[in-house]
Amino acid sequence: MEKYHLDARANADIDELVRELTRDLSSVHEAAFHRRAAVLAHELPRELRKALVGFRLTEPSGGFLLSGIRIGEEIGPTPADWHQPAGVVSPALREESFFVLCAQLLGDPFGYATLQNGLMMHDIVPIQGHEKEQISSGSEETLEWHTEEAFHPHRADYTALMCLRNPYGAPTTYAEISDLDITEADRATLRQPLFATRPSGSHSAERNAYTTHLPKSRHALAKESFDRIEEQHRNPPTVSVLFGDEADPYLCVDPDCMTPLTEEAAGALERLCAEINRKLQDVNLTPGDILFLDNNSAIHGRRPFKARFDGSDRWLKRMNITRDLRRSRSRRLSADDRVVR
Ligand SMILES: NC(=[NH2+])NCCC[C@H](N)C(=O)O
Ligand SMILES: O=C(O)CCC(=O)C(=O)O
Ligand SMILES: [Fe+2]
Repeated sequence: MEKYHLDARANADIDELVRELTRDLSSVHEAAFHRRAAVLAHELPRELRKALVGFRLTEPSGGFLLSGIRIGEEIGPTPADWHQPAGVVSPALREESFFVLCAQLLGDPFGYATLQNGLMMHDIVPIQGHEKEQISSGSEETLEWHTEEAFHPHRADYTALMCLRNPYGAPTTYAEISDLDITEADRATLRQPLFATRPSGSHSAERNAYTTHLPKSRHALAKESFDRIEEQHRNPPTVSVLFGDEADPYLCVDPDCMTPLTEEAAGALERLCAEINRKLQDVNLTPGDILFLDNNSAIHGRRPFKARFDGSDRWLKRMNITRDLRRSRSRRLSADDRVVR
């Protein structure tokens, strides 16, 4: 994993860009915010640009850990859920802006209509009642490792996690394809589209019952998107676990949501899972860290923890980033729209 630490000088320089970005824009869920961020990102400190552009273009590993971002007091208590009331400026707008600027060096952030209500900036917080669930808001169970949205044809190139708070040090888990020993025979099997892959439980209508941020015109669209998710549960898309270069392949795997279609495929997936479990590392995110995960070469999950539900809990922000927004144009309302249906 690549590592880069931001010193006080870099923090001050980026803060200046954040002030410019947020002068008259106050929501990271607006397309205009991201258009301006795309312009300002060219003015980020050159060493940081070099490091992130190098990560994007040379693909040295599956993760890039950026540390040292100053987290302000004004972020307030950890929210009880991810629902962000409309018209209220996020108390973490400064940190979110920092995050958006850095993310821009890898690609364009986007949201899914069926996940956290189409928001582009997700809150990952433990939610009371979800303790045992296999979704970002769970806590007491291990969140099994996965490729982010493995079922989705427009899944992210990068999933990024920014840590605002992690008081009991609940680690994110991580492994990358280049560390895995896989036999030739299994490689060949894993390259075939033999893995039926369902949407994860987070893409459900009941998990997205808030509509605050959705304009009226979106409500019907949301229905259409949830119908598609239902259809994908009945008829899951088949994916290949390995793809791309033969010798240096990419990886897409989510055993929790995958059903192998043949016995051979089941065996290969089982051995791959055992190998990932052997190589699984803990990454203990601390406040001011951003972990950029290459969603084509690394998998991630989370260890269990005991949530307190008193405003002091673990709190991450998450963004999905694509290197090519145009690929999903048929499933977005306009060229400038960032919500994939
Ligand atoms: N095995 C899984 N894919 N679990 C679900 C992963 C979490 C999901 N991305 C969420 O936001 O809640
Ligand atoms: O909480 C974490 O560290 C990772 C969460 C995650 O992987 C997810 O919500 O998809
Ligand atoms: Fe995830």
